[in-house]
Amino acid sequence: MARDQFQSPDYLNLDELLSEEHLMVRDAVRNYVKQEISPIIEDYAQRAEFPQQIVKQMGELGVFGPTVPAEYGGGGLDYISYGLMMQELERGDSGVRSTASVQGSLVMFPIYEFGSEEQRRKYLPKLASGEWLGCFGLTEPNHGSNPAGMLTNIKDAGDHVILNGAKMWISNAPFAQVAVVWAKDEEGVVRGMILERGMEGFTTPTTHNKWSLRASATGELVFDNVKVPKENILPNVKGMRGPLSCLTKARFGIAWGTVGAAMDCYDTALRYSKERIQFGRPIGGFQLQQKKLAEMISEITKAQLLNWRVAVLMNEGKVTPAQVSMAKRNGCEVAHKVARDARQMLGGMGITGEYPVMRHMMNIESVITYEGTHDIHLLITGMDVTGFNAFN
Ligand SMILES: Cc1cc2nc3c(=O)[nH]c(=O)nc-3n(C[C@H](O)[C@H](O)[C@H](O)COP(=O)(O)OP(=O)(O)OC[C@H]3O[C@@H](n4cnc5c(N)ncnc54)[C@H](O)[C@@H]3O)c2cc1C
Repeated sequence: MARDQFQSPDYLNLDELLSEEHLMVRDAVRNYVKQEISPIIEDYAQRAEFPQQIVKQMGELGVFGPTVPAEYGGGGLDYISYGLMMQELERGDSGVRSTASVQGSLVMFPIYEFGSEEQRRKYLPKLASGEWLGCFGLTEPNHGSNPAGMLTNIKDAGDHVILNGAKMWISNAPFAQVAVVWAKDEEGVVRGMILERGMEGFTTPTTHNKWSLRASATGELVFDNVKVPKENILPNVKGMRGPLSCLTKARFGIAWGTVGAAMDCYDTALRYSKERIQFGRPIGGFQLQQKKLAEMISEITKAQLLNWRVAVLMNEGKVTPAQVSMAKRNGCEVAHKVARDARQMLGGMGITGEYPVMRHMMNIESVITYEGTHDIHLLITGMDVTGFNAFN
């Protein structure tokens, strides 16, 4: 891939809304992406390989669980910092941001929020440092958009429970040491539990042949009479509130991340439009190309503002899951459109790995699907404004 020349678009001087600390955090992750991710990521994506070395690097950088208190190894930062980190990571690659989102929002958050003090102390510092990688098992082969229908179940067996079932499409699964898994008990109540690699009957086969998120490892979680000690069950949550509150945190990160991917596509297309000559002049001088660029920067700017506002509400503890759904859906929509237009602006070069655009474009197909599909988030907004449930 050509040298990373990224220059961040900030059309409305939104940096003025950020504190010194926010800017420091943002720039540290931006520099990390330039130095460690951009030079390698295209190659890993082409080979459909997960760059395992980034787990330790990201732990050292502090992007795992940045909002978790420092005494558990987290960063103790606010949600604007968290959002900026996700924006910069996904500017590099959606798979890299996914690794961080899963670790922070879907594994560390539930252990911190719903775990016992022993569970917090045992798992959080190792997850924060990147010594351990985690994954989050909610989706099943026959229950994606409707996870409450899950079949994975536990049966009481004295000092432990017996876990049976299977999860599908699980990010980080093939390399994870730890899995936060959601299953129904004998009363049909959803419970969260922490599994460790090596437990008998627990396997994590890899999912192959993806055309999207190729630098992120995806797999299944298969449970065949796994004995899970009761001390591994998250004691402080019952029901779908557990997994759904994790998803709100992760979706917030996706809202910011997707805008990062859009920013990279826009920046690449803008530079290309000034350098590429056709009919004796830069293609950026043609109205059709300007229309694309003008629409891209308008949408990116609106999305940056929306994300910032949602982060402020999150810091104040006032955000609703439906507001986060709107931001997730909007970020995906913007990135989807910007990536496609940018790809066209690059002509034939747009389909190669010389530029990051096609990789982003393909990645967004996963991002627009996971953590609630585009349709599902639209239905959440629809239900929020009308009061009518159109899901079933
Ligand atoms: C690369 C990748 C990584 C992932 N990582 C994880 C992970 O780490 N952990 C995890 O638990 N899951 C993960 N997922 C799973 C992801 O969250 C699901 O794929 C997603 O929720 C959709 O479920 P599904 O694929 O079963 O699609 P389905 O639910 O079968 O949906 C199929 C289509 O039907 C539509 N649809 C469904 N219900 C309705 C309705 N009521 N009204 C209108 N339309 C509807 C959907 O919008 C979609 O277009 C990942 C997925 C991918 C692709």
